Amino acid sequence: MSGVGQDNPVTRGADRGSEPVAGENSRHRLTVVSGPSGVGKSSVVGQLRELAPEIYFSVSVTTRKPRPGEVDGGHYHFVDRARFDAMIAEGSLLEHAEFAGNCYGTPREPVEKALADGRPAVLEIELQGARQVRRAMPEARLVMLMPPSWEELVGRLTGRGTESESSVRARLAEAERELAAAGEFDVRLVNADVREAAERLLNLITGDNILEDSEHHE
Ligand SMILES: Nc1nc2c(ncn2[C@@H]2O[C@H](COP(=O)(O)OP(=O)(O)O)[C@@H](O)[C@H]2O)c(=O)[nH]1
Ligand SMILES: Nc1ncnc2c1ncn2[C@@H]1O[C@H](COP(=O)(O)OP(=O)(O)O)[C@@H](O)[C@H]1O
Repeated sequence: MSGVGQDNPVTRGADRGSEPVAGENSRHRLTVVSGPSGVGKSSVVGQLRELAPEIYFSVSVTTRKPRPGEVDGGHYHFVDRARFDAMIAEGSLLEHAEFAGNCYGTPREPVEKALADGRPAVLEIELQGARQVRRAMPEARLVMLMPPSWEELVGRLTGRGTESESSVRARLAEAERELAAAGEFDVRLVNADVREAAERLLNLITGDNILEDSEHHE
């Protein structure tokens, strides 16, 4: 356990109950992970993927150009704007949004199939998409990953070394908006340590956790 995370590891927002998620009639089988760019969403979700291969992880479509090392069909399906717009027109995206000059969307069919098969599903998406999921699927649980501090967030985003100066600026402007909306989320989870945050997320998803009980407030 990291000391930083213990001060405020998980703060619950509007509580939606604590019944198990993996069960047949679970209300929480769909989990949305949001949070400002650079907070560590990809790192934590990547760790969760290793911990829990039974979970379905949505692969989004995006018009953003691949970063070095990103593989098409891996973290994203990389598409052009025409294809993206066609997917919206066909109704094949569960939600979609524009972020820092690029378009992102969640293919609907694989998520619905996973949920129909009784598998927990995880979407890693930004705020506008999270709001759309809340409207379309109110039973989804919304988790916001939070940085230990603003300075740490800036340090992680710039330290990643993937963004131009203008891209960092655009992402930090979005980050202020995202953090201001933290209260809309069911759970706020501070990412002080990747492994610990992934384990906490897994506990939330599988439901067999002490956190849910100990931090359950009506
Ligand atoms: N609404 C929505 N947002 C997405 C989707 N896929 C990724 N995002 C979000 O888009 C934002 C930008 O992602 P990305 O370009 O990979 O940059 P990064 O967050 O800086 O690594 C992040 O907040 C992602 O969570 C999606 O399918 N829908
Ligand atoms: N808990 C953490 N402590 C320190 N560095 C972290 C932590 N989580 C992520 N990072 C680093 O911060 C940077 C941004 O993480 P990333 O997962 O790409 O964020 P996001 O997907 O939210 O944009 C990466 O360089 C990553 O290695």
